[in-house]
Amino acid sequence: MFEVYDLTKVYPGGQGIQGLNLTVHSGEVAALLGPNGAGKTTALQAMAGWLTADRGEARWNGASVAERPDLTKLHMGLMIGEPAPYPYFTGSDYLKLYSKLYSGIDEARIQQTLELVGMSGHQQIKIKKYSTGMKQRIELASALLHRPKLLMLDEPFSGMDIEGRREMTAILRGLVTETGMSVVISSHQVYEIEDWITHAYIIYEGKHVDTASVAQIRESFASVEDYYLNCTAKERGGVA
Ligand SMILES: Nc1ncnc2c1ncn2[C@@H]1O[C@H](COP(=O)(O)OP(=O)(O)OP(=O)(O)O)[C@@H](O)[C@H]1O
Repeated sequence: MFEVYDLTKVYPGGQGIQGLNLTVHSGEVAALLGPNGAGKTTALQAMAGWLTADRGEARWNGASVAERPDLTKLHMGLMIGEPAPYPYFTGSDYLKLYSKLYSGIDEARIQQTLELVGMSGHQQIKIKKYSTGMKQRIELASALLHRPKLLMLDEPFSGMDIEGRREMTAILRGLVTETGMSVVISSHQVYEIEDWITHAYIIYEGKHVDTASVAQIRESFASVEDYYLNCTAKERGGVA
């Protein structure tokens, strides 16, 4: 189980994330939803231990992620930041480089993972020739290489076409169902992910302002997007 208590990281300019509380059990998909600049990436970076929190903490099965960076490496797959940042590597080289971080990742695992994300046929091409969507696929492969128990994804579909997004969503949904992997995903395009998330966390102007399970949301709203718009309208002080 992954738990986050009162996680707060405020940059010198005053922006960042404050008071994030989140719990993800095996097989759950938590979405951080918020407008541009709301603090979603900061929240993910702080959850993964990349940023030192000012207050609060993230815990993996009760152990502090800040105190135990090995927990992030062993149990989490991260897709945060620029995908596949080595232009002169081939996709295959990139995954081989990643595999060195772990013991027991062999060529068969690399090939399985390339197959999973639909990149087998492109693995010998240099990353500089990849489209944005292809870079995202290879980055997803690197995050999945060690078969993490928790996947953290920051806007993973932003450069993908509709077909690619559907395909990736189906792959991730399959992994969640078959392996019990949990996911924390950020997006400002709610409709892209609303059919496979289990919980929504609304982030607005650097604050965690609301949380609901999708089951709860469906009792009162036609869609997660409607729930999201209701929350953000309230924050703006408008009529929801
Ligand atoms: N290193 C930094 N130093 C100072 N301010 C920062 C830093 N990184 C981000 N910010 C600011 O913090 C706020 C939150 O940024 P963040 O990237 O976390 O938001 P986001 O919700 O992920 O946005 P987007 O949807 O556009 O990716 C923004 O106003 C951003 O300009």
